[in-house]
Amino acid sequence: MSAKARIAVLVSGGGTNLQAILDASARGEIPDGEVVLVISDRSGAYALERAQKAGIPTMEINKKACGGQVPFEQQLIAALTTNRVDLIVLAGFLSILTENFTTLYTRRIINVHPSLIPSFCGAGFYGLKVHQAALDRGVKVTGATVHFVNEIPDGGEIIAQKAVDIQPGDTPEILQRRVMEQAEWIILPKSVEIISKEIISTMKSE
Ligand SMILES: Nc1nc2c(c(=O)[nH]1)N[C@@H](CN(C=O)c1ccc(C(=O)N[C@@H](CCC(=O)O)C(=O)O)cc1)CN2
Ligand SMILES: NCC(=O)N[C@@H]1O[C@H](COP(=O)([O-])[O-])[C@@H](O)[C@H]1O
Repeated sequence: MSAKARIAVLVSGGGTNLQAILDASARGEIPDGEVVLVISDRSGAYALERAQKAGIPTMEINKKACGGQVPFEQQLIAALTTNRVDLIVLAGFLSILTENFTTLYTRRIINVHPSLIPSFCGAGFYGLKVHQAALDRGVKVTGATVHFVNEIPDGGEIIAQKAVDIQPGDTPEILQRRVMEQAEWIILPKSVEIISKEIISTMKSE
């Protein structure tokens, strides 16, 4: 059986992006990667239920309860190390990771953002806020971006993007759904497979 990249998915909310990864994997579209752990930074994340239904181990590392971002990351690193994780995927994950953490995993963390970076991104731009900003600016096209994660929120090297038309009468909720269905859920699984394959290739050459 060929080696696979061991993937941990970090979540905060409903897990629609996680579900897109799990569904793609079930269709055989991520042959070089395997989700081995799903971790939430807060309580009540339905994403963990999605993972449990798929038989994937989960952890809640409650950032507030454990004392903030630094102790959260200390526990996160321990879990990632214990589980021999090769690739970290941020999927609706809403905590900004520190430079101390991101430099431990250079080119080993990817994120999906619901806009065409560099538009409508960075601190304060998440969830419906992103789509509200696009509508407020009056842009005619938006979309989604998958990028490597560094210390700058949404500042890492871009891996993939996919554009989506904004239509008259769009609300943030309508636009969010279209961006998820027509962009995020397409480029995220593909990017997970591409980076997983790169990691496996690198491991074989070492
Ligand atoms: N170091 C990095 N950390 C994170 C990145 C990144 O690129 N570098 N991506 C984000 C995901 N994200 C957009 O794609 C994003 C998430 C959250 C925020 C934000 O402003 N968060 C609020 C807190 C919200 C909450 O905890 O409920 C904040 O920090 O004030 C911006 C962008 C994940 N981490
Ligand atoms: N900056 C990151 C960000 O805004 N992510 C966004 O959070 C929503 C819920 O994700 P989920 O259903 O996967 O939890 C999704 O629309 C995703 O694009």
